[in-house]
Amino acid sequence: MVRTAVAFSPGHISGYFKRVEGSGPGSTGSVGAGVVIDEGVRSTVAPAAATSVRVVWRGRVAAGSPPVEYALDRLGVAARVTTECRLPIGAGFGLSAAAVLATLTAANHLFDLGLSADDVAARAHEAEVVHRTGLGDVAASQAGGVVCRMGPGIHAEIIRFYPEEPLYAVSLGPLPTASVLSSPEAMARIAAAYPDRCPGDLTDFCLLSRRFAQASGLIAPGVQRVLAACDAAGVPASMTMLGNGVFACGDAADRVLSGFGEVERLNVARRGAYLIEMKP
Ligand SMILES: Nc1ncnc2c1ncn2[C@@H]1O[C@H](COP(=O)(O)OP(=O)(O)O)[C@@H](O)[C@H]1O
Ligand SMILES: CC(C)(COP(=O)(O)O)[C@@H](O)C(=O)O
Repeated sequence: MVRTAVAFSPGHISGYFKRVEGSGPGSTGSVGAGVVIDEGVRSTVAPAAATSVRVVWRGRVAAGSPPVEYALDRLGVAARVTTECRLPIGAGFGLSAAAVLATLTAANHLFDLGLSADDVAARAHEAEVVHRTGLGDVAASQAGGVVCRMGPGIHAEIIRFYPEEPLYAVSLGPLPTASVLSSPEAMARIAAAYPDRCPGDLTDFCLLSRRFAQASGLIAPGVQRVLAACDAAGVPASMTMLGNGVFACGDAADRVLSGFGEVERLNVARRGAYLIEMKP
């Protein structure tokens, strides 16, 4: 039987953020607030002569993941990787970061690399920044909670709190993160819209995120229609950064969002990436 390691990393919905430019990938990232969610990516890793990644989403299989391949290459290992997730990819659920974190967590055990959790996160963060697939998702998904990141990178001061209430989300489709992060105009509007404080609770997080989304100019018409329905029902809601989707909180959120697609009920994660099992 081939030796395999399986690990999981939670995803992360970013509500508001601002890019912070450092001297290299380690000190480059974002400040902002988001929610680490109990849904994410499960990665199964086995040794191989050359690296290959299979991405499985609800039974459909795609090949390749540049940030995951990059992170393994930098470690000097080659592996056959299968990532599996239920949430849609590219829709603002931080799944690129979760895929890299889960894969490196599994690879660390599989190849006895002796990396600390910080080493794993630092390498995952570098892969994200280099590929423009995320800025703050790895820092967030190192642990659980509603997070407020006060600096860039994985060693920044991060405030976390753990509400019991769920968050609801609906996805209207992908929005490639790299396309937004590569646009100087979008980054300038985002910086100007940034609310310079941390949320006090989940409702406050939704309200601050909404103010940011509106001022950032990132909201597409489809997302705006969902937000208008949430407004009419008094449901605090905003856009999943960076995806064509909406998250909302409160008891009526599920009902309002169900008019626009399949509603995801997401709990606030209690922990970050972890090893599930080693076989044999
Ligand atoms: N589940 C996954 N498994 C492997 N790679 C992934 C996964 N999700 C995202 N990625 C990688 O990240 C890219 C998309 O990045 P991004 O738009 O930031 O997605 P997200 O918003 O889900 O984090 C994909 O093209 C792929 O290379
Ligand atoms: C918003 C984003 C830059 C991207 O998030 P995603 O599209 O989920 O990869 C995130 O990493 C952040 O810094 O807050």
